[in-house]
Amino acid sequence: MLIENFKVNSPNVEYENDAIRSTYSYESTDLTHEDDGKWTITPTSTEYQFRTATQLPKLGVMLVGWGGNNGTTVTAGCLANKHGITWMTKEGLKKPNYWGSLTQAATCRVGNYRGEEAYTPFSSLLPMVHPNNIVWGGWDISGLNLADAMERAQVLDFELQRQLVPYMKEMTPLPGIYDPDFIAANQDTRADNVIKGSRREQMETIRHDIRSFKQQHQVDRVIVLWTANTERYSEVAEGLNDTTEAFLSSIDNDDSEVAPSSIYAAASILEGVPFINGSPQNTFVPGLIDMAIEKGVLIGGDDFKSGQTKIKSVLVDFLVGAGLKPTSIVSYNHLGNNDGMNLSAPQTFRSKEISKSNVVDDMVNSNSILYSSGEHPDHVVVIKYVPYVADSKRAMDEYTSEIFMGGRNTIALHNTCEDSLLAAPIILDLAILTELLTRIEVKRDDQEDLHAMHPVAVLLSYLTKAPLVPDGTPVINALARQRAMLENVMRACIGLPPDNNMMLEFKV
Ligand SMILES: NC(=O)c1ccc[n+]([C@@H]2O[C@H](COP(=O)([O-])OP(=O)(O)OC[C@H]3O[C@@H](n4cnc5c(N)ncnc54)[C@H](O)[C@@H]3O)[C@@H](O)[C@H]2O)c1
Ligand SMILES: O=P([O-])([O-])O[C@@H]1[C@@H](O)[C@H](O)[C@@H](O)[C@H](O)[C@@H]1O
Repeated sequence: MLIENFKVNSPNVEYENDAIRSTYSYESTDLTHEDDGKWTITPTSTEYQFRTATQLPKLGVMLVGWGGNNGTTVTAGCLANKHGITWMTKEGLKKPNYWGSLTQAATCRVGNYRGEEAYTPFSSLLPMVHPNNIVWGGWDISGLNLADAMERAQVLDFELQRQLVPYMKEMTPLPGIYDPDFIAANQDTRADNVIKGSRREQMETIRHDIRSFKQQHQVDRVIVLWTANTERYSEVAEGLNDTTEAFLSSIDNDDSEVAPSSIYAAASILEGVPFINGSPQNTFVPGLIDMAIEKGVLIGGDDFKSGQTKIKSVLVDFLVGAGLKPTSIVSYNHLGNNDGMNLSAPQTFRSKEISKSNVVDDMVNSNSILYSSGEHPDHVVVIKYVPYVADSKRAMDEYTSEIFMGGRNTIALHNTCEDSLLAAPIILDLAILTELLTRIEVKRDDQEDLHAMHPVAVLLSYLTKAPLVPDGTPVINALARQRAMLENVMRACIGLPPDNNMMLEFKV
């Protein structure tokens, strides 16, 4: 059964006019290692206070790469849902939906009612912005209006596109920051809508654009999200970008090693606007992370986790968790969209190869019975550009594992990922959850005042291939753990414990 409206009945939860307050006992463990090699595990309980402001803002989302396949698809999808646009296909009438979005189409268990399992929509856990109400905007180095860009993307059925043209033809991306040194040379023909000037002038232009967008659309909050092309990695060096001062000095010196994505991010942070990186490049150089922390501005990333990697973060977790030993993982895919064309350059492919390869590290490191120190599966990532398949990416994977008594198991997968139809809901969730996180304050029982969570938004990990985490925080890639982390923090905000799956009431 689905429960959509509920209140939590607990002395630890208080519903105020403009906020929900909760007191939460965080159960964990403390490990001690004695000289004689013995370990002691001590259960701990720490009290936290949460406060979630419940007043929803009018939210504006500015996409970098708005005219791309993902940008046009997420905009079109929200317009179709908002205006109830249906369309006829050979399989019959299609209706708009938000499937693939955790916040809009997923549920979580809240208990059992008279023997029936009860679930609630993710979006019912805490007040969050509805995607129909998001105001979209952004930048693109291609000046095509959103209707023409949607046609160029070749993602959505024509009957749907035709009805969306009136809503999208007046939407025109703002000029973007173009630096051919950071993306594939084949993108040059697209770059007809660019901001001229130095890096400092470009950053100030982006800052002005954010302020103008906010004013023009009368939005209360803005989030900037990168869904532009994958850049090559930036060099990280002392005096270049290792501190906030060095990074800002490099911008003032117009240093060629400062990437466009880092300039957009810096402009957003300086405007107090969260910046989310949907691509794999190292936008967040150390100096930029420090700046976000100093200013308390939320940042998150990297690289949407949409298809092949999402499956990998489930399958390897299952295998290792079942005591089976993956020894060879080969992930091949081909795609024919502009992202694929951009990734055909070695330097941009390398950024993607890194984010797609590191995703199994935490699962392998979780089981030293199977893997000795430093041992890991062979892991190969291949991406090929095949124009004919367009956005309908084909992923082919082979997982070979060692099993009982010298046996071998091989799993072969073919996965037609439809890149943008899987990425668009992830963009929605990143924007909606980012906005929600900015309304949550927390304090531990030994702290004086409520404060925002750490600006590096680890809670967005479920949505990214290479989760950006604060120094010292373990990187978790196992999808189930990432989802549980997000769900359980949201449950704590309304005083609900994690769903422990014990179901003792049916065993005793
Ligand atoms: N399933 C997915 O689609 C998926 C999953 C993970 C990551 N990504 C990443 O998302 C990004 C977008 O994917 P896509 O399929 O929409 O690609 P796309 O090429 O269709 O769109 C990217 C857009 O960004 C624009 N652009 C490039 N550099 C820019 C800049 N500096 N400023 C402003 N605009 C710029 C391009 O003109 C283009 O319109 C890529 O980096 C891709 O690797 C996509
Ligand atoms: O998320 P995922 O499906 O593992 O990874 C995808 C890659 O396989 C694909 O080549 C690329 O075009 C997408 O941007 C995305 O990164």
